[in-house]
Amino acid sequence: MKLSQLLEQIEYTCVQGGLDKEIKSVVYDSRKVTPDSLFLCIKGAVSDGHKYAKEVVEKGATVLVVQDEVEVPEEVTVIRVENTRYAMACISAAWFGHPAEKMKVIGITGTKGKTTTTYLVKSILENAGYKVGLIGTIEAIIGDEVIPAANTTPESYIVQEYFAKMAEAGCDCVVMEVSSQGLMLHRTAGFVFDFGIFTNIEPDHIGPNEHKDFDDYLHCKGLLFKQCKVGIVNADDEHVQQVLEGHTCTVETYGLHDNADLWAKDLKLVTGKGVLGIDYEVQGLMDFPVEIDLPGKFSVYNSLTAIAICRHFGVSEENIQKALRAAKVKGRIEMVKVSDEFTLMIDYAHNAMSLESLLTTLKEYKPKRLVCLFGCGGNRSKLRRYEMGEVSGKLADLTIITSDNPRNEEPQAIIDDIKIGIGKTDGKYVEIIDRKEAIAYAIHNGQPGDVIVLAGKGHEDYQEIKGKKYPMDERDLIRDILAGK
Ligand SMILES: CC(=O)N[C@H]1[C@@H](OP(=O)(O)OP(=O)(O)OC[C@H]2O[C@@H](n3ccc(=O)[nH]c3=O)[C@H](O)[C@@H]2O)O[C@H](CO)[C@@H](O)[C@@H]1O[C@H](C)C(=O)N[C@@H](C)C(=O)N[C@H](CCC(=O)O)C(=O)O
Ligand SMILES: Nc1ncnc2c1ncn2[C@@H]1O[C@H](COP(=O)(O)OP(=O)(O)OP(=O)(O)O)[C@@H](O)[C@H]1O
Ligand SMILES: N[C@H](CCC[C@H](N)C(=O)O)C(=O)O
Ligand SMILES: [Mg+2]
Repeated sequence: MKLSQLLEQIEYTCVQGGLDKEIKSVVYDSRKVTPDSLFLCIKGAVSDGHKYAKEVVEKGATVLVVQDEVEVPEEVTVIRVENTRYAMACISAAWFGHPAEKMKVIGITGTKGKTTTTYLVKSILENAGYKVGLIGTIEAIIGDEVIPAANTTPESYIVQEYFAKMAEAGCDCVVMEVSSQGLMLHRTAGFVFDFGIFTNIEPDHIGPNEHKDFDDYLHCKGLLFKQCKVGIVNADDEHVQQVLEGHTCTVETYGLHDNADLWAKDLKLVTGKGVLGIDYEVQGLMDFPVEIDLPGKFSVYNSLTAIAICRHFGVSEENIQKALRAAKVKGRIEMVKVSDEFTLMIDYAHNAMSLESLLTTLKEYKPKRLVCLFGCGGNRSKLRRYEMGEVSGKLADLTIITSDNPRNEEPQAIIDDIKIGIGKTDGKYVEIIDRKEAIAYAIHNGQPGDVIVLAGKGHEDYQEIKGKKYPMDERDLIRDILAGK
C-alpha cells in the first residue's frame, strides 16, 4: 500500500525522506520487521520503540513513525506525529481498509460486567440471526476461529486485524470490551463505535502502568462517549455524569428506576433445582418479562444492558427472552449442576471487591450455608490474599482455602497469607492445598440448600506452577469427581 494512503487520517510532519513509498507491512515490534516495513516507534511501560530505530532500518524498514527524534540514514522516511499510539490506530485502520465501517461496532466499558455483557449480547444477536464477532478478556471469536486473549482490549493493530477478519468472515456486527487502559493507550482509536456502553465504575486499575488516580480512570472511560454514535449508560451509577462530560453522542439510559429510558422493576430472586436466577419486568422503551438463570442484581444490570443494545438491532421480545433464558458465560457465575439439592458455581472473582459483591449477592438467596472455595495467584499482590481471606471469613459460612495459580511461590505460603486475613474474622475454614481435592471436599460435603462458589479461576483452563501451565479446567475436575475418578 502507498505510504500517503496510510497517512490520510493523521496529522504529521515529514522530517526526512519522501512519501512516495510502497509499504509491505506495518510493524510495531522490531523483532517482526521485514524489508519495506513501516515501523511505529511506541513508548511502552517497559521498552521504547525509538531505541530500535537503527536495528529496524538494518532489517529493511523504509519508513519510521516517531514522536521523538531518531537518527537514521537520509533515504529512510521519518514521519513525526504527536502520539505514535494514536497514529498506529489510524494507520492500522487504513492498512486493513477501515473494516469497522463494514460492521456495526459495539464497545462496552466499565469496571465490572463487560465480559458478561458481551457474551449476553452475542447470544441474543446470534439467536436473532446475526453473525457476531467478539473481542474481550477471555478470547476473540472470529467466525469459527477462537483466539485466546492476552489483553482485554488488544493493541490497535490487532483490533483492526480482527475487525478485517470478522468482516471477511461475514460478521454483521462486533461486540467488544473496551478497557480504560485500552482507551488511554488509543487501542480503539481510528474508527467510530456505533454504540458505546457504560456499565459502572469503582476505583480499580490505579497504580504504576495503569491510571494515576480515579479522575484519570473516569476521564479515560469517558473517552468512549466522544467516539461513538449512540451512548447507552447506567443511570444508577453515581459517576455517570462525569463519565458523560463532553460527550458527542446521543445518550440513552438504563437502570432500576423509572428515570431511565429502559428500566427493570419487580425483581424476584428465584431458586430452582441446583440453579439460582432472577426474574424482572422490562419497562420504558420496551415492556416484557425476563427470566434468567444468572443470580443477583448485577445480572439484572448486565442483561438489561444487553437488552438496551439489542433493541437497536430490532430483535423481538420473544428472541431476547429465549436467548437470555439459555445464556451462560464461561467462568462468570457459571452454574454447574452437581446436585438437585445444592448449587455450585464457577466464578472469576479474584480480588476482594468482586468477591465481596458476589458473596453479598448470593447471601440474598438465603442459602443454608454459603461455601466459598478459593486460593490466590502467586507473584501477585499479597494484599489480595489478606483482603480476600477477610471478605470470605466475614461473608461465607465456610471457606475452603486452596491453590489458584501458585506461579513461582510456595502454595502453602500463599495459603498462610490468606489465613492471616481470615484470622481477623471468626469465619470457619478448612485448608486443602490441592484444588481438585478441595473441590471434591466441597461437593462431597454439600448439604441441601448450600450455595458453593469456586472463585478465582473462572474461564482459565490451566494451573500455572513454576513457569509452566498445566491443563486444569474446573469443569473437567467436577466431571471426574462426580465420576469417582
Ligand atoms: C502495561 C501495558 O499495558 N503493557 C502492554 C503493552 O506493553 P507496552 O506497550 O508497554 O510495551 P513495551 O514492552 O514497553 O514495549 C514498547 C514498544 O517497544 C516494542 N519493542 C519491545 C521490545 C523489542 O525488542 N522490540 C520492540 O520493538 C514493543 O513492541 C512496543 O511497541 O503492550 C503489550 C502488547 O500489545 C500488551 O500485551 C501489554 O499488556 C500487558 C500484558 C498488561 O498487563 N496490560 C494491562 C495493564 C492492560 O492493558 N489491561 C487492560 C485491562 C484488563 C481488564 O481489566 O480486563 C487490558 O485491556 O488488557
Ligand atoms: N454489573 C456488575 N456489577 C458488579 N459486579 C459484577 C457485574 N457483573 C459481574 N460482576 C462480578 O464481577 C466479576 C467479573 O465480571 P465480568 O468479567 O463480566 O466483568 P469485566 O468488566 O469484564 O471485568 P474484568 O475487567 O476483570 O475483565 C464476575 O465474576 C462477577 O462476580
Ligand atoms: N486466577 C488468577 C486470576 C488472575 C487475574 C489476572 N488479571 C492476574 O492478576 O494475573 C490468578 O490470580 O492467578
Ligand atoms: Mg473482562
